[in-house]
Amino acid sequence: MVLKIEHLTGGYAGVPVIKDINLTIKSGQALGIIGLNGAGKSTTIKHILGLLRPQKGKITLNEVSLNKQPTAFKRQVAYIPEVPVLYPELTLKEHLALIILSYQLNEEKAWVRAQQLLQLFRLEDKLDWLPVHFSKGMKQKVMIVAAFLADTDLLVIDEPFTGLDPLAVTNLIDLIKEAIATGKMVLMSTHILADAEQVISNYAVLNNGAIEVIGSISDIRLHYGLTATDSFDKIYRILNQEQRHARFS
Ligand SMILES: Nc1ncnc2c1ncn2[C@@H]1O[C@H](COP(=O)(O)OP(=O)(O)OP(=O)(O)O)[C@@H](O)[C@H]1O
Repeated sequence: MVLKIEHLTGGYAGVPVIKDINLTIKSGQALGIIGLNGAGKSTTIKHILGLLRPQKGKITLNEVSLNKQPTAFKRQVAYIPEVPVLYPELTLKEHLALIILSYQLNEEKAWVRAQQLLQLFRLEDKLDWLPVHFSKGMKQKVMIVAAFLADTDLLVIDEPFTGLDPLAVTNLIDLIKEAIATGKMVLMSTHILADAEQVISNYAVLNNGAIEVIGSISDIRLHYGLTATDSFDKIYRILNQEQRHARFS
């Protein structure tokens, strides 16, 4: 299994936002995308999900091209968005049934898995609830349950930790660890590095739409000259200084 992004340049309505992005994620690997607000993390994710059309470059998953075989590509990708997207008229059970149908899962096995996931996130007695009855965190948990139920080769997660209670964060981290251990690929955008560090060891730092550095936590610490006592978060201050310097020079 492999996700390859090659020379991806893209953005919105002809305005380039991300420039010449190259990255590869192999089976059992997780990559974090980090960077300041507006760096291009969500835009990169939207391209990988096929929601935006690239101006240049290509994206393939297990050699299936997003451009040439979008349906086959998308069937191998599950997405946990930053803001939950639910159908107001569908119950939790109907949302899960939709996942089972659209990802062509074995129904019997999928409902067993759904029960496990629902119990983990304390949603097992809410199958008949409509989204209007869910709190913000509960909606997020529904998106997590749906994504892990889909059991795809690639899991794309956009800023997952905000709004979840600490128990749910731990459960999500455990599920991501389990996915990686079973050979899945994970791409996660996040600002909460302390949580991300528990599960992700490789990062791409986006700055102004381009990858500034990609590698292990120690590669990145070295790149930004962090000392042993500096927290990983310090790179945000350095990126901010770089941008200020670029603006005023
Ligand atoms: N729908 C849109 N139309 C036009 N420009 C957009 C749109 N969405 C985002 N942008 C621009 O694209 C750039 C990158 O935005 P993006 O949302 O990818 O950043 P991000 O790294 O995900 O930021 P954040 O950490 O705030 O979520 C920004 O300059 C933003 O203004």
